[in-house]
Amino acid sequence: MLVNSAERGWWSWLPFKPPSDADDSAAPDLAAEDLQALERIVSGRFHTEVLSPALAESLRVHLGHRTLPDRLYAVLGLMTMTAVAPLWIYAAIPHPLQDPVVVYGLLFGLLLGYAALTRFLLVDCSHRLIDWAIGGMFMATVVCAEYVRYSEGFSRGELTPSIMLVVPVMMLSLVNQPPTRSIGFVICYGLVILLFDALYLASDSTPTPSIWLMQALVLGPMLVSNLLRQVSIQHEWAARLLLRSQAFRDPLTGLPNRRALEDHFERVQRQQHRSDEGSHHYLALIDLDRFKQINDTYGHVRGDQVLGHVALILNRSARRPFDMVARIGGDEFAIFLYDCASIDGEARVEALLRDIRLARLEHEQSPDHIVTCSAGGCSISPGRTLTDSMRVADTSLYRAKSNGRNQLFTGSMERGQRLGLDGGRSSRTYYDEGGGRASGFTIIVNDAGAIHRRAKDEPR
Ligand SMILES: Nc1nc2c(ncn2[C@@H]2O[C@H](COP(=O)(O)OP(=O)(O)OP(=O)(O)O)[C@@H](O)[C@H]2O)c(=O)[nH]1
Repeated sequence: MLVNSAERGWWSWLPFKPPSDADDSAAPDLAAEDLQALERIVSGRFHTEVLSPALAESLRVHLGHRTLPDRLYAVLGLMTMTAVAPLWIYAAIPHPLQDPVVVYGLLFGLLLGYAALTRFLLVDCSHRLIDWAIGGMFMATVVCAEYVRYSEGFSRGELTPSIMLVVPVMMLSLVNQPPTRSIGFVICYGLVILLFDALYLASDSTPTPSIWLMQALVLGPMLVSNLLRQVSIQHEWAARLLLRSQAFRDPLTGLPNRRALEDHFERVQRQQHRSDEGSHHYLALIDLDRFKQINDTYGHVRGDQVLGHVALILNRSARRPFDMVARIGGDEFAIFLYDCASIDGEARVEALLRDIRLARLEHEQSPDHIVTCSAGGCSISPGRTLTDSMRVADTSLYRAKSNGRNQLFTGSMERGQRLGLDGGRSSRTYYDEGGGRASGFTIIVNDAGAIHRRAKDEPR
């Protein structure tokens, strides 16, 4: 999830925020449903998508990113509006009112409200709140305008409601608009007001259908443009996020790729460093056995399907938030298990190899005529780099292959062999290492999933 660190800090009292340092190049951790939601937004099929909390936060950060200069324009707009208020109030209300205190009180209150709202926008808050606040201001303006128009009994005030209604909508439109569009918007608005002023103000001022049409013409496009803006911003954000997430995903299996794994590992390390945690993780490299022969025998399409199937099985193992399964090469996958002791990691990888065997994917050239995998694993102690861990896991994988495939080989297994324990070719036997010494037991997992722990000196 993207994090906007500019949200809180000493600058929060300032009328603007420094640009967020959210890392745009980071791989977004998006679930499959998030990706589907983004695709729907990009394809324009479903704009009222309910976003997951992670995506909603990302959209909020995105809006915050692009709206810093626009927010400044909003403040300028508000200040200008306040500065020239006497002009437009007198232009709109040609005759002094019987009770000007009411009018000025209302206008002053509204301007204060807009100022507070703008301040709110500048120091950030949830979008839902902003929307409600703007909606509330809008309704308050309508009520005030109508109150002034009818209860004070003055005529020739047709433009007052338009102007007063336009102000909050204009504020709404200016906020988040690119500067050029904001300027164009204000100019167009001015021209429309002048045009209708010339056409209708001199005529009989009782509200006519034309007056209402004028208001609709002034307000309608603004509301529509505001709505379209929301949609287009969301579109752009979804497209960018999707594109970025694709750079971190393997297109064939949909799994994260090597770059995503590196990025994930880095973030986990950083997080651990910050929280001073010293957890061990577990890394395993899993490679399909004799995969080239699958391609040669059944064709590449079948090869792709096998990869997809294996990816699905492996992906089920990434159950916890910081676990990750990635496709890092042609027929090679990596499994990163967060905060996982090697004994548990080995059991989980063994279970995966078993699940792949139990899927019974056809492979003529393999000894059992089914697809199998070999795995090399290693425990990642705090401070160890991913490159180092990969190297160790890769050496173990090589040993698993040279031992006859269809097995997990861990770093600790070598030690087991050196100690004269069973380091044989069985894919279901390996050793755990505790505190630098072989703790001396063998775990046997058979294809039915039964786990048996055998003590070192127990008869085999
Ligand atoms: N169908 C398909 N094949 C791929 C893809 N990427 C790589 N390959 C093939 O996967 C094969 C990988 O073979 P290797 O890992 O070298 O060897 P292997 O046949 O798996 O044998 P061992 O690993 O020694 O058991 C190569 O023939 C690649 O052409 C892919 O995306 N789809």
